[in-house]
Amino acid sequence: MNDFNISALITPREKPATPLRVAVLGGGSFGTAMANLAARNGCETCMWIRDEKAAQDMQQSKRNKRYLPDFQLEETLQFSSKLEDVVPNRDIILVAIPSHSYRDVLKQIAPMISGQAIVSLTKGIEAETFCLMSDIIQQELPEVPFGVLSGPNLAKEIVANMPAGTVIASTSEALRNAVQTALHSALFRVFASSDVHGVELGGALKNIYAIAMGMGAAYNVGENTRSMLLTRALAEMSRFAVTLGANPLTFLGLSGVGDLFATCSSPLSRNYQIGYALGQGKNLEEAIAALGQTAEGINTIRQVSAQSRLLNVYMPITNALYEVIFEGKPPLGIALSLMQNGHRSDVEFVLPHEQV
Ligand SMILES: NC(=O)C1=CN([C@@H]2O[C@H](COP(=O)(O)OP(=O)(O)OC[C@H]3O[C@@H](n4cnc5c(N)ncnc54)[C@H](O)[C@@H]3O)[C@@H](O)[C@H]2O)C=CC1
Ligand SMILES: O=C(CO)COP(=O)(O)O
Repeated sequence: MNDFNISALITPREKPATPLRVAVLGGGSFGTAMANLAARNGCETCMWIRDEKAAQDMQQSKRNKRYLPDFQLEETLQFSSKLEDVVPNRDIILVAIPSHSYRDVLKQIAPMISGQAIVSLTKGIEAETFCLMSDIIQQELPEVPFGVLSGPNLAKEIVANMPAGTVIASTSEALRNAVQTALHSALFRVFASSDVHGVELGGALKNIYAIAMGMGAAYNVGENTRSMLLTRALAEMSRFAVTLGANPLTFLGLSGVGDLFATCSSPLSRNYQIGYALGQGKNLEEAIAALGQTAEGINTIRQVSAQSRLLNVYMPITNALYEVIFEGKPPLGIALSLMQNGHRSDVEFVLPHEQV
């Protein structure tokens, strides 16, 4: 079978006369994937990696040997372990730090911020505060233009030049345009939205259901079951997000159903891998240790389960997962009780539950 290799047909872009200056904070797989795209588009791009040895090695080899060992990165991409070399005098700062350390890193860069725009790449929720990354940006860096980037963007597929699309969400048109200029190409289409929380919640919440789908794969569930789970997941996540002020239509886009589908279908997803390991009988600690990378969904299940009870939002799948993972309830018994739930509306924005 032929590979779908359209990258071979693309002529490299000319370097723009006044290239955008882009910083990427975080040396994991997604930060690297986005930094590589920006560098390829002619942006002056530098990544911040906190570990000095790793930064030096990446600067010399132009490879991320820990997270993306099979891929040669752009020759022009720069690396540094010093925030003061990376953050000042930039147009855009892309932040790809896991949610548990996000606020800490923003506090470190706050004294270096003048006119830079901040864009979150992180798909998580802060433990204890229930802040999304855009909330943390506004709290730690008030007055700074900000946005979030989210979509079906498995990092390994992007660095392998497989076509993908994403969404930049911001209320600032100038910021949306700048991010499109930095990242958009024939291999990576960057669509726009103004629903920041909706786009961000799509990216964070789908990790919950990727864990459920990974477990389902370990149990060999059928396609009908997978489709039902995926669609009810979409109903549940949009219900929750709308309660927090998001537009339900956002969930029809790439950052909603698009990312849900990609992450719930792909063994490349770390959250799916965690679910698969749990379904095979590993405990949570073993599953996390075997992964060795960020899987935001575990913390997200905890946060969203608690928040759904506080806000009285019906989240049966999330709460079922919480019971299986954190309370040791039997997965099959919990799945049966989910199936025994009463009659509900298919799309509650069309037919409200009260009328069923
Ligand atoms: N990998 C993917 O396919 C995608 C990931 N994301 C999101 O991007 C975010 C980052 O994920 P990845 O890059 O995949 O993670 P990763 O697990 O590949 O790497 C995390 C990186 O963050 C660094 N880090 C952790 N704590 C830090 C701290 N306190 N200070 C400085 N650096 C720190 C680690 O050293 C590592 O380089 C996550 O929220 C994830 O949901 C979003 C889209 C796709
Ligand atoms: O968000 C992702 C793809 O869009 C990556 O998902 P994981 O964090 O589960 O790998």
